[in-house]
Amino acid sequence: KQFLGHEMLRQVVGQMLGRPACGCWTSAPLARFLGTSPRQIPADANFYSSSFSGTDQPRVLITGGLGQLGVGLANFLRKRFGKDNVILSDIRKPPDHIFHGGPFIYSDILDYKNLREIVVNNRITWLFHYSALLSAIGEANVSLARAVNITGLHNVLDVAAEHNLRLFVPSTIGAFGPTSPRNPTPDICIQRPRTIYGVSKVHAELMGEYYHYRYGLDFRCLRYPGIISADSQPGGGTTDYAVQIFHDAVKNGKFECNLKSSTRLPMMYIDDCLRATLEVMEAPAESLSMRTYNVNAMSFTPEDLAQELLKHIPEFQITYNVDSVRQAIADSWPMNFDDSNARKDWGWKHDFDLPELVTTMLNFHGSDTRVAQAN
Ligand SMILES: NC(=O)c1ccc[n+]([C@@H]2O[C@H](COP(=O)([O-])OP(=O)(O)OC[C@H]3O[C@@H](n4cnc5c(N)ncnc54)[C@H](O)[C@@H]3O)[C@@H](O)[C@H]2O)c1
Ligand SMILES: C[C@@H](O)[C@H](N)C(=O)O
Repeated sequence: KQFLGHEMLRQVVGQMLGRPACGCWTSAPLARFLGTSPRQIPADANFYSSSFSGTDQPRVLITGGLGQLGVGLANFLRKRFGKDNVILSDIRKPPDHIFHGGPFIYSDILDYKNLREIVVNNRITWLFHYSALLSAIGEANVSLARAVNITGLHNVLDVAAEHNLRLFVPSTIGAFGPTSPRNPTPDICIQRPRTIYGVSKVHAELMGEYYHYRYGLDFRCLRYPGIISADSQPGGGTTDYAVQIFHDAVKNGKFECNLKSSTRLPMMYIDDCLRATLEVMEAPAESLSMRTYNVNAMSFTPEDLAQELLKHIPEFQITYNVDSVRQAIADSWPMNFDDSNARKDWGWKHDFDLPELVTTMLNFHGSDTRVAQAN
């Protein structure tokens, strides 16, 4: 309802001022015209305070920040830009340690006005748009995935264009489909994904690039592989098994995998993912020959991962109970990613291959388990 109101307002104002109804405003007068909420500071005050703050640090907002990747990104960026310059947001209630770890704010990306208010009131200059429904959960709830992943993206694009933000939107290996080359998958090739998640990510890539060329939006996008993290849970994706396996291996010495043993997918350790994200955001604009890049690290099957785990946990056992929905998705995705453009343009280089990944994950879970046992 609120979004429809916002849409109508954009169309009316667009007609009044002879601008496109898409809502991609870049002019100060229009921003001022729209900044009528009593809770908003005026656009001019925003201009003065950010221009004369004496600091070049970005002011960062992360949407969907309580998922698998957002808290890690906030911690990473806070080390670089200062705790108070990085605001986490989500529609969920944060646990105590996250709430007290730095600024947190409620933000539903489907509420355009609220999003704009946050950007204006906090003088945001960089936005990392992490809200999404991932591949498997998206198939279970297509209409919500369509709203969050597509309508939400439209709101974020408009706010970013209106307020001249640098915008990062993650895409995924899931933006490719069964007709894409799979081994390896280059940046530019056929993209015909068969999930709502993949379709929404291709849409995000194309809309971001369109806003860049049409309105000058500083849009930057990486296609992440499946991301593996130790201290956060995955949110309903096809690559989730590669996170869960570590928890179960350390806790129970066994794991039931929902993909076939031979399913090869590109994967990346979270530290590499977060570093790639910051590096592409900091890359000089002139070094970017594209606005959407593949980034790669390693590629393995459940069997490869189990073999590596066996080197550390000799009693480890893996069994297979295939989930047909996830398996069909995985079978349509890249097996290997070609990220030569990222390596050439802005110097991307991963640190973690499979052996380092397994050692690092087991070290984390091992110490975690020991702490739990001691308590
Ligand atoms: N984790 C991966 O392996 C991976 C790989 C490729 C790309 N990505 C992308 O990275 C981003 C972050 O991934 P993640 O794994 O942290 O996802 P996640 O599913 O763990 O978290 C997504 C967050 O979005 C929030 N959200 C849902 N609806 C919202 C709304 N209306 N308004 C605001 N927030 C809302 C959820 O509460 C959740 O905390 C996503 O865009 C995802 O597509 C992730
Ligand atoms: C690959 C990625 O986009 C996510 N982990 C998923 O499986 O849906």
